[in-house]
Amino acid sequence: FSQSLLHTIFPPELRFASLKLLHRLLTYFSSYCYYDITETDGVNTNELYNAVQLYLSSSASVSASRLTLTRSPNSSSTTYNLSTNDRLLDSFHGATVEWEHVVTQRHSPNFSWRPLPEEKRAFTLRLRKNNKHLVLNSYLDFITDRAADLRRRNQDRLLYTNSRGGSLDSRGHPWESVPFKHPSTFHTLAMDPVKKSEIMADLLDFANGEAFYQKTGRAWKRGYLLYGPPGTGKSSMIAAMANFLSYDIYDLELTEVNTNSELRKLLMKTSSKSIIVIEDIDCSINLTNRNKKFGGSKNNYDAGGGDDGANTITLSGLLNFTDGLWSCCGSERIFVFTTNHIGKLDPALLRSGRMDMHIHMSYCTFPALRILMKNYLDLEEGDLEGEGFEAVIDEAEMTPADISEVLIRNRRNKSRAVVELMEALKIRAEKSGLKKLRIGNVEDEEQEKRALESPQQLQQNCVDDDKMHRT
Ligand SMILES: Nc1ncnc2c1ncn2[C@@H]1O[C@H](COP(=O)(O)OP(=O)(O)OP(=O)(O)O)[C@@H](O)[C@H]1O
Repeated sequence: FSQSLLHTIFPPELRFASLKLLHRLLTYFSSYCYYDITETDGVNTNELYNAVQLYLSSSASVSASRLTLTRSPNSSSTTYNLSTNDRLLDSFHGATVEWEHVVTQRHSPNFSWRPLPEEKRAFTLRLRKNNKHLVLNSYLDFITDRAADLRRRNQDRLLYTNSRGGSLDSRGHPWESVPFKHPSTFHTLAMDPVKKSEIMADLLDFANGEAFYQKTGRAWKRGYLLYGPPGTGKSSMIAAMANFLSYDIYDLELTEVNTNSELRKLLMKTSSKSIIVIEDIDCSINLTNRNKKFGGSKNNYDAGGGDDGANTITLSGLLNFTDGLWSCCGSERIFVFTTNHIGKLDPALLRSGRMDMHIHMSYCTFPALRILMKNYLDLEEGDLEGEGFEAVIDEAEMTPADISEVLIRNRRNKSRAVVELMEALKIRAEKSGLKKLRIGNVEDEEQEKRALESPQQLQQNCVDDDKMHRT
């Protein structure tokens, strides 16, 4: 009787309406607001859902007590996911927010042309109402950026090279790519630790410097010139840079590029967060044997190949590529040029502002040798004391590549490696000592010859020298 009375007084419609009202009142007076981010918007996948999932799965932000761990095939990293209906707290700009992973079974029949998943998934974000405007938009932007960054880091990076003769691939792309898996890092790179830290700091400043470049009105790019003898680690340095910043590499083969406009097109097809490399720039095109064109505009140089007309890349084209208007299409790009002979490069390429940092990759020094010994033989700093390496290493002028060869050969026998390396260093030191002595002797002989010449002859020589100098 009371039930039917209740039904009469409070019909289901009225009950539903009052419940709704109650819920609204509670929400109105509650100090929190809630946002649901569903996996799909009915048809399409919701990118924000994926971004939140990736963001919450990054180990740094995880503080939940229960997580689902997954690892995909061929992957070396574990992914942490929030378990079903579990929550975790995160903070942003001093405000604390709570995430809940809500999974419910789908009961409605699946009439869609595309089969829908069995479960409905969503993330619910709970935050204080007074933080709503402070946090919401910038927090979601932050999550999207962070997820993009994580996605890039988890993905294989790519090594691109320009196709032969400027041909395009099936997608109309002028670059061909392969996964980039070079193991060189700043940790394994043998060079002066102070110089190494300077380069790493410079790279980090660049990568985190968007606001700075924006503020100063500069294009967000940076140029490095690596120079030094073969085998001193220029390519290893480029790989270490790419691994450090998680950037892709575009290895530009200049000899395959025919015109400046082709060069520009290649540049336009590079992505941001990448390193564009031109190795052995002095061998790629003849930049020194140039003729001035167009009546002396200092940028208009025919850079090599001008005589036979086969290669029409000019120095100005190359400079435009690195610091002209075209270089600014896209952002966050690093240009690296390498050369074994810095003296052969045109001063225009070396002028300040063109290449922001000149990095000398030198013959192996004692601090660099310590790193190689640690990497190859697990020998610590103290193990090398008293062996006499410090006294010969600079004189020997041996490259890290040569030293690595000796160490690899003897890596199973540490003491033999040390003895053999010492012998090799001594032989090289002796040779380079003799070479220097010979050069010194030739110079002395010339001086002696000059001293024996008559005053008239000397005067004539000076005139000749002067003429030659003027020419
Ligand atoms: N500074 C270094 N630190 C660690 N390993 C090095 C270094 N330099 C050379 N090596 C070793 O020698 C090999 C050759 O070095 P790399 O190709 O980087 O030299 P490079 O200066 O680029 O030579 P090239 O001018 O001939 O291209 C590398 O695979 C690496 O194992």
